[in-house]
Amino acid sequence: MASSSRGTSRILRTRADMSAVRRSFGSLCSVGFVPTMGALHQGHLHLMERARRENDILVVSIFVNPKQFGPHEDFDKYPRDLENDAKLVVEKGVDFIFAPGVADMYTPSHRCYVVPEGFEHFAEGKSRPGHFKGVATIVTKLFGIVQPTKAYFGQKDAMQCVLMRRLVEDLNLPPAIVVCDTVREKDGLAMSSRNAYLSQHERSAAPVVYKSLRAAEQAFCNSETSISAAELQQIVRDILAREELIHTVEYVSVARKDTMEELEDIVQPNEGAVISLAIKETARRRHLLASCSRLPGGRAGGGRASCYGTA
Ligand SMILES: Nc1ncnc2c1ncn2[C@@H]1O[C@H](COP(=O)(O)OP(=O)(O)OP(=O)(O)O)[C@@H](O)[C@H]1O
Ligand SMILES: CC(C)(CO)[C@@H](O)C(=O)[O-]
Ligand code: BAL
Repeated sequence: MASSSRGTSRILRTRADMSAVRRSFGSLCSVGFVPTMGALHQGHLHLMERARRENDILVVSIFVNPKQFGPHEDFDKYPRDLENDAKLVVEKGVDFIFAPGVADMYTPSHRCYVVPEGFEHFAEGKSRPGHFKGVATIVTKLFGIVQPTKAYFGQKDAMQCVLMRRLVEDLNLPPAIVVCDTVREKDGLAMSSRNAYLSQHERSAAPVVYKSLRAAEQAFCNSETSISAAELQQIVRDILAREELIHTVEYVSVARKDTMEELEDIVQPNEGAVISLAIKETARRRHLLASCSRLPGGRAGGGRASCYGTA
């Protein structure tokens, strides 16, 4: 148990312990929930601050979910530091840290998965086969155990936010989904646990991703006439092409904000879009260069763009 002036954050290591504690809250108090994979940073803490303000009890989960990593991705080397995480969350008034083991969450008899239809055809889904099935499954399990009133997610993972909204609507799950802004470094790089992988050279090049997306966003906001998805993609590709660290752009996607379906033609000024990209060479490199940005709907009315990304 870690402690602070506000109180303590109790660490619960099993589903059974979390369920027992949840039962003890009863049904009258509100429970805020922030699911994470740990290696916490200011982005996570921002979600916790909001959740703390809006709920009686605050639960944070820390679980590196093997089912959302592809066979060649970085599950084994994903940063893990529960001791430090526990110190950080105490400052944010977290009541419980739920940090179960893999064998507890996925027993040998585990057979049921949640498969979000169609997500494998979208850019990020194609790029990470099985990823969204893994995310939908673990979040459904976590919701079952923690039974939150509200669950908090970062806009940085735009596709994940769309998935969360579908999940609770289609499966009639109780929590309200709250999407929070992306917290960034001064140079625009979105805070992310995997930033720890970056070499100095990679770190200094990383802001080019945000820069390329901002350029597309500006072009969208400033254009007098309609602008096509292809034109926006080209703006991003042209800026990325100037950075020698980037060899292979895996995708630049312009997608509908509500469904993440790819837009093939004109981006409607009153609807906006999400523009995202990934560079894939290694898991590490892919991370360095995966990002997305939201093009605001109603740009004729001068709405300000909000951008978010993982790099
Ligand atoms: N910079 C950020 N700003 C706001 N929310 C964030 C930020 N980074 C992560 N989150 C949110 O925190 C939650 C947990 O994310 P996760 O633990 O995977 O961290 P991460 O930094 O996204 O890690 P990764 O390096 O794996 O992308 C998710 O809802 C995610 O969108
Ligand atoms: C939501 C989540 C905790 C599920 O493992 C993960 O995808 C993440 O950290 O964004
Ligand atoms: N927040 C992203 C989780 C993942 O990359 O698996």
